[in-house]
Amino acid sequence: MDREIFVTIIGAEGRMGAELLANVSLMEGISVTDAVVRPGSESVGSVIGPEGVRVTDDMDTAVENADVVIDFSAPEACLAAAECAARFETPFVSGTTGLSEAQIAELKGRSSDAAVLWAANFSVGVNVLEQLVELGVKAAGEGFDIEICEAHHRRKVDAPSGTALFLGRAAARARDVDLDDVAVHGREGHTGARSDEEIGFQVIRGGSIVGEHTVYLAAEGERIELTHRATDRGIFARGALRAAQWMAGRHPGWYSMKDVLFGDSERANERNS
Ligand SMILES: NC(=O)C1=CN([C@@H]2O[C@H](COP(=O)(O)OP(=O)(O)OC[C@H]3O[C@@H](n4cnc5c(N)ncnc54)[C@H](OP(=O)(O)O)[C@@H]3O)[C@@H](O)[C@H]2O)C=CC1
Ligand SMILES: O=C(O)C1=N[C@H](C(=O)O)C[C@H](O)C1
Repeated sequence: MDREIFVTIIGAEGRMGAELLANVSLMEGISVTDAVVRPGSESVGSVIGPEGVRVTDDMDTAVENADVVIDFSAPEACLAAAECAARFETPFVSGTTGLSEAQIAELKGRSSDAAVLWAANFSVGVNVLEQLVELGVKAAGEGFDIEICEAHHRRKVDAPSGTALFLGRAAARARDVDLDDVAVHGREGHTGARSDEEIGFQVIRGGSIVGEHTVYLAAEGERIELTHRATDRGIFARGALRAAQWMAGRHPGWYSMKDVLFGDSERANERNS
């Protein structure tokens, strides 16, 4: 889409909301129309961000005003916004993590009425890392144990991170197994030796860590560590804004950040037409 597009932000007063508002003001061809906050919030009626965007809790009007909705909030708010986007047939981009399998299924269901793109991580680096993990696990073959370690700031509410699960699914896919059948979350006490099949997840929370993920492929006498370190939350915001530009005017369907970064728009459209 060549004309200027307007996005509505859900979760506008959060950490990612602030990053989106700061980054959008540096980009051309994209502006924020409405900033949606929790119903009844004291800030309704005020303006926020460098461009002075209207703060509202009127989700319907905010979605109706937008070419694309961007959501970084919480699972229930994400699903409420997706329902609204589907009703208005407005493309929906979400980075909210911590959704259960049933909630992901509900979100996918909305993609029959609107274009929906959900990504656990909008950075270029993590989406490259995910491909390296799949490649690495396949290439290493038997004899390498897979462990995933992630670290985030002290205010993060879900664990393991959506990104750790995204990387875990890539590793499981490379072994042709279902992650749910092999995931082991944390270890304590007399656990016994690890099995060959398991994919372990370890979680650190502290301070202001933006987001770090390491996938260990550990064998007898050697190990590979595949690491991504985010040092600036702006990478997620810029990725989401890029995704929103790609999603404007898109057919209903389920899209991923891979479609935006590495895909072919026509193929993604055909898959969903
Ligand atoms: N995919 C990616 O690349 C990334 C994903 N994330 C994910 O994005 C989400 C948000 O992260 P972050 O910004 O750090 O979290 P914050 O807690 O800082 O922000 C979330 C915001 O959503 C608001 N919110 C909650 N419920 C509603 C509602 N019903 N309607 C409107 N707004 C609501 C919260 O308001 P209140 O304070 O009133 O509860 C808060 O302002 C998390 O799930 C996180 O894991 C984060 C970074 C990158
Ligand atoms: O909550 C965060 O901060 C982040 N959440 C995402 C996740 O759960 O993977 C992405 C990023 O790591 C930051």
